[in-house]
Amino acid sequence: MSAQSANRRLTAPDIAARKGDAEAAPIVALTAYTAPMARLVDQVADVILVGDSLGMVVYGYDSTLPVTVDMMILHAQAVMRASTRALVVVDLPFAAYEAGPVQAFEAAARIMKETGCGAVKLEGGAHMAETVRFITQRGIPVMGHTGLTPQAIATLGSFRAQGRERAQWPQMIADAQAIAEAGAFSVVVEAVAEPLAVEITKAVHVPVIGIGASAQCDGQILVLDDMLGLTPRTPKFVRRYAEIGAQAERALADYAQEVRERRFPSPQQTYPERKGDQKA
Ligand SMILES: Nc1nc(=O)c2c([nH]1)NC[C@@H]1CN(c3ccc(C(=O)N[C@@H](CCC(=O)O)C(=O)O)cc3)CN21
Ligand SMILES: CC(C)C(=O)C(=O)O
Ligand SMILES: [Mg+2]
Repeated sequence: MSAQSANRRLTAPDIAARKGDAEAAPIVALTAYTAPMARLVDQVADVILVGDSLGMVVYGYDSTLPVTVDMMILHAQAVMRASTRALVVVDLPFAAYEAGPVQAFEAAARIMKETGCGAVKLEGGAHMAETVRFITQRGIPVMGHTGLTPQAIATLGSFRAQGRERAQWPQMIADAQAIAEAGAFSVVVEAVAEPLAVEITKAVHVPVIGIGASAQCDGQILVLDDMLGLTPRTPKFVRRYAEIGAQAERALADYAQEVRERRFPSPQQTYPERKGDQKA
């Protein structure tokens, strides 16, 4: 069992307390966007992230930029209805918070009030520290996200690993530290050189959750659809724990063939006529 008391959902402070506890196992985090997936993830994870990656994974956009607060709220409501144990964290989508602390508070507060989620996540380093401080001081737990920040795709040019050169490390360590010192209860570090991830994990006083980072981080997160083998192409850092997409393909081919050969439905899947003088 995890360090979770009966009948209580994990909270942001519960997750923060996992830093520096040598006994504590690494934090298990996964994304979920829908009720059926949240029901599954809630049985194993400490943290469920309703990630803005849903724009790419569920809606087929080629970046996360078109995702709106309204979309995040609908998916977060479904995830909250289908989970009872894990802390649910909801991504603030692109352009919902970058204009300043007040804009960020308004978006984050609306998400918390309309979904009941336990925290929000936002992307960015030192330049977002003031925003993190403003909204945490007003009662909204914030998870940071540094390293590769997909909402910066238009300025980055492509999704690729960050901090492969040691000269970049001091700034990247300072970015994660600034977010933690501003009050974030945890920081996601995405797609960075492994030894940099180790340095960030040592330097930051709250749990560092890695994705394409290091096994030495305080926890790991993956996009659920990637690790289940539901997405056609996955980043280098994904381990596919199942090939559900391939299984679904076989099931669909079987169904199509059986329909065409009139082998589906069979008597088990049809209603016989009621015989005799039974009441209707
Ligand atoms: N399904 C899914 N899974 C994710 O993990 C994910 C998303 N979508 N959407 C938003 C971002 C994009 N992500 C990515 C995508 C690719 C790499 C990657 O490994 N890129 C290659 C090089 C690619 C290039 O140079 O064009 C690399 O070696 O870094 C990393 C993170 C992670 N995030
Ligand atoms: C991959 C995780 C960290 C994320 O931000 C997302 O799914 O949107
Ligand atoms: Mg995201």
